[in-house]
Amino acid sequence: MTPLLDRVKIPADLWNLSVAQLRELADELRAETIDVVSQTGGHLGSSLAVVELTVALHALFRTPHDRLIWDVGHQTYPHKILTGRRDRMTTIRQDGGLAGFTTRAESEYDPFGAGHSSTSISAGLGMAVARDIKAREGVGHERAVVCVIGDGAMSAGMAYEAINNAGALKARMIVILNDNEMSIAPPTGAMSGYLSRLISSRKYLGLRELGLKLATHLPSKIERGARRVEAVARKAMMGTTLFDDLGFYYVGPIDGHDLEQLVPVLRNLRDAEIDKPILLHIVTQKGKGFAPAEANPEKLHAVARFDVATGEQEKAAPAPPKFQDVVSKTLISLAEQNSRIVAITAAMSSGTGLDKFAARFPDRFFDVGIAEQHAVTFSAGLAAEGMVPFCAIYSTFLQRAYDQIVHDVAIQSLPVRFAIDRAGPVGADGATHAGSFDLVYLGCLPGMVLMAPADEAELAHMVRTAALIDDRPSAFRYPRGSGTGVPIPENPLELEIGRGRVLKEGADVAILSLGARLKDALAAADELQQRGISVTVADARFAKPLDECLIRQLACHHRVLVTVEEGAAGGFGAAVMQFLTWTGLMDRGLVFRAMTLPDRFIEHATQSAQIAVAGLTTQDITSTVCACLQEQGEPSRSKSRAAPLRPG
Ligand SMILES: Cc1ncc(C[n+]2csc(CCOP(=O)(O)OP(=O)(O)O)c2C)c(N)n1
Ligand SMILES: CC(=O)[C@@H](O)[C@H](O)COP(=O)(O)O
Ligand SMILES: [Mg+2]
Repeated sequence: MTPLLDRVKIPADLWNLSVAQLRELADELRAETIDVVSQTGGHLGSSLAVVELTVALHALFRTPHDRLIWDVGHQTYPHKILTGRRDRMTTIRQDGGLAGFTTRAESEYDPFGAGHSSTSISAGLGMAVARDIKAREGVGHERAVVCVIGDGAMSAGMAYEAINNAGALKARMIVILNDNEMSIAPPTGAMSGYLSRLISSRKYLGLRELGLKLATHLPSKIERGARRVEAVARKAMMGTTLFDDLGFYYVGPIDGHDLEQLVPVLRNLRDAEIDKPILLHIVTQKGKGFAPAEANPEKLHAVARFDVATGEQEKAAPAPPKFQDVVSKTLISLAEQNSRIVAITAAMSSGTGLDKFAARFPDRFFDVGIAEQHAVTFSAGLAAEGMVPFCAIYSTFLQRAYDQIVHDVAIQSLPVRFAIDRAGPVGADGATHAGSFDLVYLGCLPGMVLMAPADEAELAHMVRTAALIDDRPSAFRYPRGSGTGVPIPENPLELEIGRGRVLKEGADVAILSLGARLKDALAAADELQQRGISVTVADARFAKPLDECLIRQLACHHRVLVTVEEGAAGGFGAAVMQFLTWTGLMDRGLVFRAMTLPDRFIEHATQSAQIAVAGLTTQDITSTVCACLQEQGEPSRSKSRAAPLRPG
């Protein structure tokens, strides 16, 4: 039963509710959130932590006129329910449904899209400054800007760059630090320790204390001198905080689940004429109100569908090991033999499988927090001193560290090994999390060794190969999910750098695959064979350096050459084309096609649906080949007898 929630169609329906009614509404909203996520899966724990905050913010601020910016956006299920999207919540993260994060295209109540962390304060500051510029010009509207950022997201440099700027600009904005003392995993780092000490060293402020403190900032009620007295008294009583020192007005910590506190405090902050940015520190609990999520916040950060009564998540069908687990297993076994091997993650220890490495080698594992830029340069420093760093970062998050890869790693030719997880489409997390660009942004870097395994056995070989590359940077990129079920070698091979392999020989057409689409290339070859078309299938293994010898043979002995990769245009296929054009191989009647991700962002859906949207299925490869042959004339006639190709 959700009698109050049923009356809320838009946030304005909350404006006249009493605190007691808001309390009831929060209870209904929490139950609804649990119910929805039990049917859809998704980011549960973070959403449950902000139920009361969401209610309070929508009760007090005039969204969408006032700007409410959620960091990451993974905690916005309650926000979506209150902002006109309740009836579509069961479509969340599915094909054609609501997104799992905030997106501008989805709702005017999402003024800034997210997915990656620690952007909210910068975006909010931009909006606050835009407001003020327009006001000086006599256009635009007075509006509040409120950013909600988690304690995990506060480990990223970008948050401090924004605080640095906002403090100096004395921007009028409210930053709410939603501190649930959890990132996905327990947070790491000195800043996290600082926030914990801030909470434990200051008892929660009582209402009266808060009221007094805030009242001093309402100019109609106080005198300048009194303000100064308050500031001095506050410092003497509580000590100043880092945020105060950086030009913010710090308030807190307060209990973020207590609407009796949240509502008056937020009202005061909304109305106070404080000539500097405000930081409200609230303490919440990840998974609040759902016992299994409270008990295991890491496991229930993001969930599959689950049973509301028990919290038991839907079991995935039995499947081969996940790619990330192959990486960690191989790395552990290599690290047993090489004490220089160390592993680095940026807040994704379980996602990258490195939690297992951490359990085995706690002193050789570093979770640096959400700090991808630092993770890369930290790895570079380790490499400079002869360590063997494996820096495991999702493809999409590594984008943030591009200059560090170029300037700190590649130019110095330092042997950092990048384990690039979640390469290619990732499914429900959608466009913000797709690993689309790494082949492009790494493939253009001089000296880089760039590998992509076709399956989990190949991945194991590549982990070992990377460990042995000690004179330059290397990377291997692998998809989200399970392998193909091939046996994983106990003793992985050292691959010859820049050498591909041929899996099937034919005479008419060559398909050169990079990465996990190899199985589709082989299936397409079978289909084409049945139509009388003879197909060679090769696995490039390396996007850089290219196997020029293999490409030359494929080009010389086939009428059509098609490359396939799960990456944006400009990556592997483009490098092959560059080689073909500069060597003149393209001028001899060869028909060449590079099959890549399309030039558009692919929305959330299942991974296989995204591959279909991208046009990278078996069927797509088959029809691309047929279209190429058609262009050449009679499909079944061979250009020449195939010369034997180099064996794999
Ligand atoms: C740049 C970047 N790195 C990593 C992630 C993965 N990630 C998503 S949520 C999250 C934890 C965020 O913790 P916090 O900000 O405290 O939010 P909470 O989940 O506790 O609400 C991480 C590491 C990300 N979204 N963006
Ligand atoms: C919000 C966020 O960025 C992460 O929680 C992400 O959803 C994790 O993705 P994986 O499930 O692929 O680890
Ligand atoms: Mg947190």
